[in-house]
Amino acid sequence: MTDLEQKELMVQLGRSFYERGYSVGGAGNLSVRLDENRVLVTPTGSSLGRLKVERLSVLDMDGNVLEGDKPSKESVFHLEMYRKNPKCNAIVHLHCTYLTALSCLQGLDPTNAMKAFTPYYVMRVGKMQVIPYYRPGSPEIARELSERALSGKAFLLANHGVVVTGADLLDASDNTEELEETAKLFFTLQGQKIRYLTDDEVKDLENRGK
Ligand SMILES: O=C(CO)COP(=O)(O)O
Repeated sequence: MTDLEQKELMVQLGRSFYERGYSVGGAGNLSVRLDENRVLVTPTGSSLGRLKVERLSVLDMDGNVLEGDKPSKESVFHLEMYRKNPKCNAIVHLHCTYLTALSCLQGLDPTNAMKAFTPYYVMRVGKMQVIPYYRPGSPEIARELSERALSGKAFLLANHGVVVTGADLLDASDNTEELEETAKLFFTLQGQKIRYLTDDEVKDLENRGK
């Protein structure tokens, strides 16, 4: 894809997230690797519903701004994950309702915040590690994500939101939507007895991929 096509896709996905209530106000940020030296990121404070192609930020891998507005304050962790994992080509960070509600619960398993009860959760994401709470934009989030960047695709930031990676922007978006839907089901099922997938059922799905 050309830079312009990536920018147009980012604007379109941001608007779609916003219109469907996945993001509100100025929360959330998106990024995609343009090539080995450059990353496209949403500007800080921008509503995902009103992104503009010409204002999107282009950064080099050291965080220098090459084009556009001041980048997201979370661009530090985005860059860190791209540096660490060559297979990560896009990142979605949202404060979407159900995953953020989950991130506020006490006693989450830090190795996997949601035990699998649907196959697509396993096929698309597998597991969701929990990053302890740090102030949004803090370097500690980047450090914690960097340590785990090779060991998962989705990370729940305690009391904050979710970070989801993908092979490209569409893949990262689909992974995020699947996760948010799974969290919605999790809360819908509260008070009911959930049949979780067995270890064998999870292994079978992991071996097949999506
Ligand atoms: O979601 C956000 C912080 O976690 C929004 O920050 P930015 O507006 O700087 O991207």
